Amino acid sequence: MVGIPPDGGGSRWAIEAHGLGKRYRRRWALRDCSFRVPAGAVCGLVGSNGAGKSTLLNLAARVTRPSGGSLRLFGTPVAEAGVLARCAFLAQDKPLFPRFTVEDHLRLGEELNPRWDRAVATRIVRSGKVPLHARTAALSGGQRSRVALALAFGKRPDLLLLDEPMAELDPLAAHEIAGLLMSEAAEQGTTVVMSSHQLSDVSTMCDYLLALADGRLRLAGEVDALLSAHSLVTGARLVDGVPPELARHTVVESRVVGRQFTGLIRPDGPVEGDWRISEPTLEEVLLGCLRSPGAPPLITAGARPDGYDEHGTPEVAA
Ligand SMILES: Nc1ncnc2c1ncn2[C@@H]1O[C@H](COP(=O)(O)OP(=O)(O)OP(=O)(O)O)[C@@H](O)[C@H]1O
Repeated sequence: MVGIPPDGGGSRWAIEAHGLGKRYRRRWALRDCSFRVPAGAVCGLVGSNGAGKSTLLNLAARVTRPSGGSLRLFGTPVAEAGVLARCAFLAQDKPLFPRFTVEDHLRLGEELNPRWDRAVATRIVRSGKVPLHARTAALSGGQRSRVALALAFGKRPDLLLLDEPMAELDPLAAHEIAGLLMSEAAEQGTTVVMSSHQLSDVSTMCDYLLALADGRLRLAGEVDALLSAHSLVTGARLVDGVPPELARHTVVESRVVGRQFTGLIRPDGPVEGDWRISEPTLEEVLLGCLRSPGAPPLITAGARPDGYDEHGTPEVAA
């Protein structure tokens, strides 16, 4: 459940971005992103290759600086000293020292982090039966991920930023690491932002979502609110195109196969006509929205910063 961590966190919002952007030379990797993520959320970050997911995580972890807009973590600008002590970042390549043993890594974690929790880190390593005296170069991919996660959780971060933590893991290890991640995050009240290409992982683990396409935010908000904002509409239709009775709603995506019309819509009031209406799965919403660059973005009421509308655009004062 989305909530506030035990220490109050200084702000309800673990992350708040206003018009955030990052440009590499002439190309925007991330552009005009305005959203917030509540403290305590487990947030999935999705989008196709090159959509800007790592860029967003790198900005939050201060690996790189924004070219525009602002970013606050727990109410404090990300550029301010001290804010990073509350975050742990696990980059895609899960950097570990190959010649160091697991024990060496745990000792290093202890020496470098004033809030180090040896019990948590050791528990995570031991529960995977990872040998403490093994060099990390000799570990399997799943074991290395576990050690990297142990180091991240041992920091006792309020915000854990994970770039594809489950990539390269076999299904069994991925399932195990997912369970570990969720139980540790729930126990410690950690806010997690996790990029992933596995929509099924995101559906089972996350209660909050950010979806990017081409550096733009397409969806942001609580999974429940995003699901209930969409409907799947199916019914008989002989000609192509959107039926006139659906035109008053936002049609995200539609297709006609044979005589069957299927549309993913954001209803604006009751849907008229002889249609079967059902709630889509999260995968259907994500795929529909990411496949349809022409459909407007949706930032739920809970995810939009004050002064922004449902499309993430600044509201113009009347
Ligand atoms: N250091 C960099 N210099 C120049 N361009 C970069 C740099 N880092 C990222 N980019 C570009 O920014 C865009 C977004 O990249 P990013 O790595 O954030 O995407 P991503 O969603 O994480 O992709 P993937 O799923 O493939 O990891 C891409 O077009 C990428 O080529």
